[in-house]
Amino acid sequence: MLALGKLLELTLAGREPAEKTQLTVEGVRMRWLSEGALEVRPPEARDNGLDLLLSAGIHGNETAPIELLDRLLHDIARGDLKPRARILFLFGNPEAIRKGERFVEQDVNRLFNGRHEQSSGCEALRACELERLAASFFSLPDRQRLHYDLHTAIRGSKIEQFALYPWKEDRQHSRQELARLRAAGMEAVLLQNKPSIVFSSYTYDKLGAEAFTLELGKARPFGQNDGVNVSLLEKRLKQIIEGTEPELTEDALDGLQLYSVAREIIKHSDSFRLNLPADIENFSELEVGYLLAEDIANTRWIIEEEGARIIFPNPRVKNGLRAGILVVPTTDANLA
Ligand SMILES: O=C(O)CCC(=O)N[C@@H](CCC(=O)O)C(=O)O
Ligand SMILES: [Zn+2]
Repeated sequence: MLALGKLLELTLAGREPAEKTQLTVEGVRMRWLSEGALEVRPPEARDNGLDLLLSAGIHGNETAPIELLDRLLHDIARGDLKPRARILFLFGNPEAIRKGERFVEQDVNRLFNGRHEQSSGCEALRACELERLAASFFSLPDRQRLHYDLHTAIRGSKIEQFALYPWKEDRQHSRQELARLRAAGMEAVLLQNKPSIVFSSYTYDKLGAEAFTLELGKARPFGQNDGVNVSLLEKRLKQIIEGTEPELTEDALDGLQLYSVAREIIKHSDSFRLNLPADIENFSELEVGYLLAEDIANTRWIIEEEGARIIFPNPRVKNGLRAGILVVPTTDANLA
């Protein structure tokens, strides 16, 4: 296997490769760009016009997606997977991956869309670099742009695998992309309804990519991911990479649950209290009238929405950040 196929090993060791560019026997060019960043380019005659950004390890302890990208890269470097798409592989937060922690100083996934400019430290620098790498990758005209930012969650979930679909004014969510997600094993999609500061929102909003955060199960250390079943996603990604995706049929959206955001719970102060059991699962339903959270100045978050469910509850986030999302099922999504 070509040495550049071992991007994860290089990243874990904090090493630069001796050779920055390598060619597989099929003429696929692999180019190391920076720590945890590798571009794969098919021979021109085989290029099908898709630019695919695959990122994982934006949170350093979310290892199942990192292992998935590592397998895809090995297959490409061995010549077992023959790309027709141009691909950018990114391991988001190398320092946090080495430490096995969600982040070192601050959550890198709260520093996009310019937020890093108001901050400092290793994660702010990395968010800036990730924006630059993504912008440069998606700078070629007349190509399809697709970004999957792969994650696992802190807690278990009543819906194991789901996607978050960013929002931009006057841009409709794509039925075709939802069908693709369904085929990749996603059981639900949360349609966002306002701008955000996460990586997929940046590539969706600023770079015109179809972009998603994918949640694939519960976060565990390297080598302990048997409980995270990514087989459908892995199969689909291989088809996307090789340009062999089967046509999506009329019923392709059947069974996909759509949710919209009712409210984001923002932690304003150290007095913030979240009234949920520590082991509550994502997508747990909350009854109307339930006192979900309290904060300074008698702020009270009381459930008003029928069928509301909570995802990503986390009272330990920094003040000013999202401490959970209240979502509701939706049937009237405006899809293109
Ligand atoms: O389990 C949790 O609480 C967080 C899991 C996670 O890292 N989710 C992403 C979602 C990004 C998005 O909103 O698209 C995150 O919180 O950064
Ligand atoms: Zn994550």
